Amino acid sequence: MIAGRNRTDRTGATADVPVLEVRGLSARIAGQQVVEDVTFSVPATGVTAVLGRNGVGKTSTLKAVLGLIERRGEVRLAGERVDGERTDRIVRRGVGYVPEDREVFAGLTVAENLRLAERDAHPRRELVAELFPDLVQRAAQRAGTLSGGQQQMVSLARALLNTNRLLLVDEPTKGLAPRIVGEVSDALAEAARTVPILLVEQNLEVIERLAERVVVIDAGRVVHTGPARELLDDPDRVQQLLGVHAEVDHHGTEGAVAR
Ligand SMILES: Nc1ncnc2c1ncn2[C@@H]1O[C@H](COP(=O)(O)OP(=O)(O)OP(=O)(O)O)[C@@H](O)[C@H]1O
Repeated sequence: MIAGRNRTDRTGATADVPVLEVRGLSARIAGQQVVEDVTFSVPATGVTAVLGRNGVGKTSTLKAVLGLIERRGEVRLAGERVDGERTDRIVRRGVGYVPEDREVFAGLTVAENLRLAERDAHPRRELVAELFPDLVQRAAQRAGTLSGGQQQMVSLARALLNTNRLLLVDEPTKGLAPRIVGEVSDALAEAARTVPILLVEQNLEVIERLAERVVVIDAGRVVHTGPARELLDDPDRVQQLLGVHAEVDHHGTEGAVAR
């Protein structure tokens, strides 16, 4: 189960099976339809971004894929149906999840947080140490005393310790200072070289840097899918779909955050 096994190139389409296929996915929370007939697929390489205004159902879509909320519809992982399976089983099939609220164990040290996340017989400690040298320095520090950015690194590191087929990463840069957004983006860019990522993100500068493809959600439904470049190059479409006026330049020096 090697991630990116059927990779062709970093940018390009591959004729191989998508790592994730979602078809007609619907989910309700507290009687409210939060995901409605959602269909999209995630290729076996690179970053696919899920975009949309606040509260449109992006997080719920990830949770429905993982079976964390009750759902209907088809979910295929590397071609195999998993929608009938429980979350723990889906995770063991190789789906890493980095939730929006980071969920580190505040009372445990960084090292203990990482150790608890190890699922594989041979966890990728060297990769994690290479990607997050700051965490090595802070191994003995309690995770609850870390900054938001450092906690995000712990959360990402926990997912990267295991060899996954796919990572689901939910708003990793939310609430972080611009410099830290850059560091988290760097880590994600490195991670994406080893595993395909489905990334919920509101910061268009981060999308510009990381994502090859986008899936835009509005009111629980998919309203647009396509290459990230194509959308970002069309400010009117960005305004229409995301409600922001975005001029993301090609050097990534400007950005806009969908709200
Ligand atoms: N636990 C819950 N109880 C009730 N309603 C919920 C719950 N979680 C989400 N919702 C509702 O479901 C809808 C979709 O929420 P979701 O978090 O999936 O959206 P989102 O696009 O990820 O938003 P955000 O960008 O704010 O994180 C919203 O209307 C939200 O209020």
